[in-house]
Amino acid sequence: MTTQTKFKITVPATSANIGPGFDVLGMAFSLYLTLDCERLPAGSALQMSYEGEGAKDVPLIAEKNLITKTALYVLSTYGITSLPPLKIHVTNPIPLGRGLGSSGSAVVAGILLANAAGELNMSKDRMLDYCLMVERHPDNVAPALFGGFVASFLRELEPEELEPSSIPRSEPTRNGAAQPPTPTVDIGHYIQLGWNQDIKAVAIIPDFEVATEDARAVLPDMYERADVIYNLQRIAVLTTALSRSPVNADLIHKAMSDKVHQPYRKHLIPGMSEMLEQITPKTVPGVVGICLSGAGPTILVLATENFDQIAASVQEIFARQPNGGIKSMYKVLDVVNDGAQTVYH
Ligand SMILES: Nc1ncnc2c1ncn2[C@@H]1O[C@H](COP(=O)(O)OP(=O)(O)OP(=O)(O)O)[C@@H](O)[C@H]1O
Ligand SMILES: N[C@@H](CCO)C(=O)O
Repeated sequence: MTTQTKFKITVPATSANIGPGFDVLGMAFSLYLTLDCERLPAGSALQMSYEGEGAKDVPLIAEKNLITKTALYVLSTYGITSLPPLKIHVTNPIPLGRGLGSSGSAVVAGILLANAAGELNMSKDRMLDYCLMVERHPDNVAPALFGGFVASFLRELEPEELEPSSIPRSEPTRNGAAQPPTPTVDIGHYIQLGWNQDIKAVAIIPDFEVATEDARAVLPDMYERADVIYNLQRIAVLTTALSRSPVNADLIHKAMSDKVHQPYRKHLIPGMSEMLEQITPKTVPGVVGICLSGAGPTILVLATENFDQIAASVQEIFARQPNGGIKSMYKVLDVVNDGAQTVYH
């Protein structure tokens, strides 16, 4: 087989949860993290450059950057202790720490990078196992890998399988450390759900970050039975309602209500409660449903028309929050059926 000199990796942004589907549902958007890669002669040093969101803060050292350290982790499980000589240019339009799956897309990109650079010939199902060693919730990485509107779960893991969760955060090739654990197979399971393409996503992205880790720390360890049933009932209805034509906005809006994560996160996102109460199919034409995107702080409105006015109504609530208000921007996105790809040229 001839090794291709250049390849491009493309990974969509995602939104997770979609209301009641905490750690279960996610969708891929028409907004892409890309890696333009070129093999360099043997003995060359890695050359990495980066433009777009996070350009000022994201480290470009292979062992520190989430994309390359994920790639290093995967390669190390195949006995390869460094990245082959490469020039990598990252273009990232996905805002970091805002609930649009930036870390999930970076992890998926790292796994595709290892696969291409190391010629590992991994299947996407196997890649999902690796993703889940790095990011334990599947709801961003599954749609980023496979595309579309996706439901996913992990099989229950043994304590020794849970242990390696810190691997990509550490530096697996440093100090001649022991061979890091290879994920066991079939950790992740998923299914692509139907999606009515008349429904677009309006992502209103405020000008502050909420780290997923912090937004998970505010959640309770135990839930009331009534709250669990509330979410189970809605998620079952929602997954089918989003595939049906014509769009039943009233049903979808009600089915996007949640009692498992949003109520506990509302203090992290000023104005969110008001948005969820006031922006409905009845008050703003075109609205189909509204929720927190991932762990926030982005607000996701599903809509069929009137996207600018819908965004303006969310932005107006952000703008009148105390202490000078919160600036925000918005993007109108399609739900895309293609997931992460590597194109060789
Ligand atoms: N393209 C990237 N390159 C390197 N590191 C990245 C990249 N994108 C994200 N990260 C890392 O992931 C962190 C953000 O992850 P976090 O899980 O907090 O938020 P998110 O993934 O954007 O949101 P959510 O998981 O709620 O959708 C960043 O601070 C950065 O460390
Ligand atoms: N399901 C995860 C998604 C974060 O990206 C959460 O809400 O914490």
